[in-house]
Amino acid sequence: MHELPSTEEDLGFLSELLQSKELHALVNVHNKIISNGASDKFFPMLSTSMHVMVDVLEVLAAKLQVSEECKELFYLLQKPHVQGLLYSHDAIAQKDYYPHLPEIPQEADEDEETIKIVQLVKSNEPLGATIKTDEETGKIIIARVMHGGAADRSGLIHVGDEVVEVNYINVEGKTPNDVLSILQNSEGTITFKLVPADSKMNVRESKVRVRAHFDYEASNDPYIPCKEAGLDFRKGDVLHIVSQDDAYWWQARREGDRNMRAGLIPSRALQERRIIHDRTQAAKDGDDALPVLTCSQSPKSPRCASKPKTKKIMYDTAENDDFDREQIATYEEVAKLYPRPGIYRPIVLIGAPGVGRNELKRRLIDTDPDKYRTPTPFTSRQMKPGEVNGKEYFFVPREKMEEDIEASKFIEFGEYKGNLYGTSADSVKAIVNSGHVCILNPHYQALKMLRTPQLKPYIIYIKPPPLERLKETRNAVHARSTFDVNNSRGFTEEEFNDIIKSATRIEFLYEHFFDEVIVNDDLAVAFSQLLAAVNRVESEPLWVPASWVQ
Ligand SMILES: Nc1ncnc2c1ncn2[C@@H]1O[C@H](COP(=O)(O)OP(=O)(O)OP(=O)(O)O)[C@@H](O)[C@H]1O
Repeated sequence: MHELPSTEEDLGFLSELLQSKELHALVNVHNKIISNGASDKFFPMLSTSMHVMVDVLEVLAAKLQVSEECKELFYLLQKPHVQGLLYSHDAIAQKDYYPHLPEIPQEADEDEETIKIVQLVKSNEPLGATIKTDEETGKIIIARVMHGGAADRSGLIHVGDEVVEVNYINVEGKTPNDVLSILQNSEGTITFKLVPADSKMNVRESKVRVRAHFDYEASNDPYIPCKEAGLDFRKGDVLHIVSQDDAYWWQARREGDRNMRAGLIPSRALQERRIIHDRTQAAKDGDDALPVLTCSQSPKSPRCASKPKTKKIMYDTAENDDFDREQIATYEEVAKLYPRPGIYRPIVLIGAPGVGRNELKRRLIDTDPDKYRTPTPFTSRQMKPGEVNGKEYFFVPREKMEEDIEASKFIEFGEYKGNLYGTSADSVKAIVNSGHVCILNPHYQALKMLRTPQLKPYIIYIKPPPLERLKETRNAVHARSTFDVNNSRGFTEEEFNDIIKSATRIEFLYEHFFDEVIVNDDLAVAFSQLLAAVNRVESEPLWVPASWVQ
């Protein structure tokens, strides 16, 4: 008796096959033919109709001028479906529909080393396998089989197989480079003689998708074992990781890429090591890769030393609170989040103070104030005459606000003229739960509190255009600097510079959190991009951190 398939994958395939409609239909057809044959009701007159057809075609070819009918029959008999019909007729007449199984070897010597001969036709496509010298035995073995490549698709070459011959040339004692040149010099069919690995690594294709947080170019990587096998990608690309068997080199495909062959990419562990190495090196060389803002450059407190009316945001009092400064962004596991009717993801506009987040938010809310809402901030200051609690602000005692800040109930908070101001996480949740689209433009350090599986925000980074364009566009419309509402006036040179510096810093620290980047150059263009993004979030499945979907 044959051994049953041992792997879960084989069993799964077999069970699926046995239950498939197609197989059942085939068995029915088979049974019908057998039972009809048994009743002798239908039987074929001959089993060589193909031969007869060829004979008829020969006769007709000589008589095409005789009549139109001859001509028509001549063409009809050459039609593929007519020939297919006759071919099937003959196959059935010859009872050629039983599967041909190979003979079971009676006396296979169990100790005898199994050798497999694999023939592959050489094409422009690479073989999709790498070889190496086994450290212990010195033999040439298959080191890696790229998922979806020619070797993988053949199903005959596996990791660990020992290469004995290539095109009948014994490779014993040869180096991988020698073998490579044999392969390069061969044409047509390539024949491998292989000793199969003891345990075939039947790796099931993984379903992991990651978003890359760095650019990768295999041709510039001195450490990749095989440059041709590398997969290039850009920051932000979503990659399908098909194998993580190797600690240093994963196999991946770019999501949505039609090319079925996977490529090598550095594993998370390897990439983290490289980044740490680069940073240590940069620190040794005295480079300061991280743009650090001094007090006067700091956004939100540009006039902290000289002016008394300072709007001081607490976050900036401790810049080393940047929670992910030490985090090394390599790959983030992602999954698709499908839009849920009536529950909208909050839209978070992040950017340098003054870049135009308020302007964009205001324009968006104006398009449909019933749909788009922004949370009412809290303050510890006294209510002024004419103000309504819950309209401009929620007015709460200072102690209560301090308590809530301590309990991390605020996504952002700050102090201005001795009073506290802040936005609570609960007010964001309340907007989401009431079926509205929550629009936020918090300080960038609030991302820490906002980017949670509960809120699932869509983060749009509002990027300033290059300095010259920034000045040109803002000056053209006499844009007002809103750093300090009481002293609203045109942007100063220093403030324009601060926007660019602050943007560089935000990008350095938080880029891996951005779902989208909109350059606020021409306001109308930036706004139409924002509208398109908001519509996309409502209607399309989008990639989010995998933990948000589980
Ligand atoms: N693309 C643009 N072209 C010209 N002016 C712009 C553009 N975008 C914004 N502005 C103007 O720039 C000024 C600052 O914008 P806005 O108040 O929206 O910035 P902000 O990022 O919200 O800053 P803050 O956090 O200080 O409030 C406003 O007067 C706004 O109208």
